[in-house]
Amino acid sequence: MSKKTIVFTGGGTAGHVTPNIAIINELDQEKWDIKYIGSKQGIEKELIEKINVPYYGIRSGKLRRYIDFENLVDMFRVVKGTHEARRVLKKLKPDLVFSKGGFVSVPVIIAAKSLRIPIFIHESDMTPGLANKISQHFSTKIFTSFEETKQYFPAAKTTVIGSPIRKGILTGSPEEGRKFLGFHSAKPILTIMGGSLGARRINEAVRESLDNLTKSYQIVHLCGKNNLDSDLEGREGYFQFEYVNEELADILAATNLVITRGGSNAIFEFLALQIPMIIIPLTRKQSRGDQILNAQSFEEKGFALKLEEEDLTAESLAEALDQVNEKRSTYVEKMKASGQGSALDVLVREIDNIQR
Ligand SMILES: CC(=O)N[C@H]1[C@@H](OP(=O)(O)OP(=O)(O)OC[C@H]2O[C@@H](n3ccc(=O)[nH]c3=O)[C@H](O)[C@@H]2O)O[C@H](CO)[C@@H](O)[C@@H]1O
Repeated sequence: MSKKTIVFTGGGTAGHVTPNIAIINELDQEKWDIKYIGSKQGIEKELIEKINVPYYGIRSGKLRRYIDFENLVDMFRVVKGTHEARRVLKKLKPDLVFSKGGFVSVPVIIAAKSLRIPIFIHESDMTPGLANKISQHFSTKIFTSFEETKQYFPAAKTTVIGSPIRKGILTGSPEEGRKFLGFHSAKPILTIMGGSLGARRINEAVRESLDNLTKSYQIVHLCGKNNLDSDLEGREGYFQFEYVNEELADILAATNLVITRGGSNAIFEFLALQIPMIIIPLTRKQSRGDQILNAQSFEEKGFALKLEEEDLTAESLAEALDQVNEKRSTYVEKMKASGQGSALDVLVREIDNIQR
């Protein structure tokens, strides 16, 4: 049997890449030739090259909602990127293009459509990002993480499946996690994840409260690139990293509580691991507000407590931690009952069934 070819795309932040990696790891390599198209220097390049999938870099512009000179330059880059993507796709002749969204995916989708290649897209957030808003018109099938997202896409080709979580993240060992961190089991572990790029305001609030927080917790702080604080190196009960890869599963297995941004992948991972969470979403000033809606949805379902960044102080953070700790078992029960977990298998099945 000859192999089929699949091209993945998506990038800009890790949130548009880690679900693709989850799927890639589950596909049967005997059946599929796997390739990736991303931007020339986005985070996706590093993450995909690490797993040894052939990577093709194209030009990609930021998609802005307003018109200005930069926007025109970006439009030019999207057109250029589309030409580049078309050239790669013509050579690879894939049976399917799978997109996780992000700016770079738009030229790839347009090029794939022009070559009549079937396209699947997955939307992780409650409301679609601009890339997927555009891509929906060209796609064959659309999958979503949130039930609430269905309404934004054509019903006939949309299926709610949840979030395709990397299997490896679910099988960490708490002992290994503690060993790696040099932490013990007598005090709970609080992990802080500021999204794949870090979160300055959360980093500040945590560091301001460190004396207080380390009284009750051992702290793992995933603070994002260039955000390490050298003054805090070697501090007892506090461990900071820019970004962790393989070790994350063990760290999360050892974690009792998280403080997180409202990025969809991260919060669905914590849900699957049933770790109670405080979500501090990106504000409307810094984003389109998607994380606020993600956080609201999780709070309504009883999976998380939402704390708005505008209300974030050392005191409100301590209060939020107390509240979640007090109702810990209720959060865990709700998460247990949510029945998340099959999205990855659904996607692998749908991909395997594609016919050209
Ligand atoms: C700033 C921005 O645009 N954020 C968006 C981006 O988030 P962002 O890329 O920050 O993403 P997510 O929280 O969705 O995903 C982050 C991923 O990186 C992993 N991770 C993180 C830190 C670390 O040290 N190691 C590690 O492996 C997490 O486990 C997770 O799988 O995409 C998400 C999904 O569309 C959106 O919901 C977010 O609004």
